[in-house]
Amino acid sequence: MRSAKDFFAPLAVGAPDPVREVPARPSRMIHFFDPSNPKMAAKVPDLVGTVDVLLGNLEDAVKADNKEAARRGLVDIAKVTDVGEHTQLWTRVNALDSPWVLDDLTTLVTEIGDRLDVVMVPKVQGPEDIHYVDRLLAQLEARAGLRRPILVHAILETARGMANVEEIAGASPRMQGISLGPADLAADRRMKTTRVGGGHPGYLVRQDPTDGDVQGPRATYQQDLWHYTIARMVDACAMHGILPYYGPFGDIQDVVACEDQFRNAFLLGCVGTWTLHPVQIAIAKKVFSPSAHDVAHARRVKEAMGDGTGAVMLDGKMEDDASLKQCLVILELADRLSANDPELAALYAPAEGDGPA
Ligand SMILES: CC(=O)SCCNC(=O)CCNC(=O)[C@H](O)C(C)(C)COP(=O)(O)OP(=O)(O)OC[C@H]1O[C@@H](n2cnc3c(N)ncnc32)[C@H](O)[C@@H]1OP(=O)(O)O
Ligand SMILES: CC(=O)C(=O)O
Ligand SMILES: [Mg+2]
Repeated sequence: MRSAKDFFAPLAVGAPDPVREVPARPSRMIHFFDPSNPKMAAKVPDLVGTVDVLLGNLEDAVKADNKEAARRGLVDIAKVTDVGEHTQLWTRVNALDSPWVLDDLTTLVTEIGDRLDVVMVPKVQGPEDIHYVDRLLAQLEARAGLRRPILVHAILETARGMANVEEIAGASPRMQGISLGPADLAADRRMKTTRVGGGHPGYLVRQDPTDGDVQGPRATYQQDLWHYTIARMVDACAMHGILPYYGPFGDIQDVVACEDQFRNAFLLGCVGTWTLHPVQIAIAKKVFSPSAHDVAHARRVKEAMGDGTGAVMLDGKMEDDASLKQCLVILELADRLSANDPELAALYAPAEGDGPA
């Protein structure tokens, strides 16, 4: 572990200073595209401004024969596309043990490093993986003359990564966030699922029998396969001041279950999710933007709490310092989203007769 005194020192001569805080930019949807797929690549200009993050994916879901085309395609897209102020450009590079990752990082940082906000690293096993990427990025940033550090995002998709999640989250000031990788994680854990994220009808609890009648009808309740993993990831991220995300939901047609999965993650503390198909973008936007009702309620609690201490009754419920803090989380998010989005600003605007914001 580096000394606390050295933690914010650049890891290569000439590399930019590390950031002290993750930039507060919306990242409700990290929209994946394959830069080697001409149809998807052609849609990138239209996606600018409609998604918070555009991610050029180089890893899984890109055919082995297309790895170099994807890397080159991303360089070309980044050079000609103005992503504007409200959309970030990220990439997911290949795994650290793959034959492609060294060229991915070298090419992307030296050719388009000034346009890349975040590098997502798959299959992170422990802090040593982040340390490796951290130093390499610093060397490449120095070579490219970059003035702003590229941040790092880890995917939690191995049992060892899961066991080390707190150390991964705190491994470098470059750490921007962590996403759940439910498909690889399920395989690595030897779970008996065959899906990309979401629940499973077999993972359930059953109502007790009535009068000992084990053959009689009994209700079943499907349980959330990902609760422990997401909750632990959220705690690790909150502890280190970085951002947690749900990952992919592979059943593109099941927009209802997709929305449920996204909302579970939002309620547990995630700030965003991946979108794999255009149909998932609006779902992510809806779920990861607080509702007008919650914003209005949060504002009423803030108003009722005055100086923020003590306890008050509002609509028959006790509110105090701790419920106020939750409301402030909602209001801060609403403010940040409103700054970029006039529609949300109008939705969240206090109604006539409401107290001050
Ligand atoms: C476990 C993991 O690692 S998850 C992360 C890796 N996986 C990915 O990144 C997957 C990204 N998404 C995809 O590859 C595709 O969306 C698929 C394969 C799931 C579905 O693709 P398709 O069968 O082409 O879907 P569909 O026919 O509904 O697409 C409609 C249009 O949207 C386009 N489109 C589909 N996905 C995307 C996308 N992610 N971004 C932009 N455009 C897209 C299609 O090219 C198609 O364009 P067209 O109208 O010009 O023909
Ligand atoms: C997100 C991802 O890569 C996975 O689920 O495996
Ligand atoms: Mg994976």
